[in-house]
Amino acid sequence: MNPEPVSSTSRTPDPALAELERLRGSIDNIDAALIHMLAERFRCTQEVGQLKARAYLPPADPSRETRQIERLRQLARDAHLDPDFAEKFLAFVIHEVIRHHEAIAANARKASEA
Ligand SMILES: C=C(O[C@@H]1C=C(C(=O)O)C=C[C@H]1O)C(=O)O
Repeated sequence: MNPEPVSSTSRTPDPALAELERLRGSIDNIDAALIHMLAERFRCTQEVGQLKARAYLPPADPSRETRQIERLRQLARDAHLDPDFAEKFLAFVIHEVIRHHEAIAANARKASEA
């Protein structure tokens, strides 16, 4: 048998539910901003990918990544955000960008062979 739930909305005071709704509204706005910022970042990185393919530059640039990680870790510390989380997030995004750059380069090679 399932135990009694620790809390249920029928016992939760209205002001707490109203505050939860207000905070969730802010979270939804922030999530929307994050998605728009990420889309803008990927638009830029797609252009970088095209430029690199045209100029025969490699998809990844580890020295640039090292500088970005240090910069982001400092920004995170200043903002009281866990720098390890900031680094993991950046690594996750950059990994995807490099995958796109590799695909762009492969397509460019195929097109030049055709
Ligand atoms: C966008 C670039 O390509 C790659 C992706 C990066 C990124 O997403 O910030 C950074 C370095 C590169 O590994 C770049 O070289 O600037």
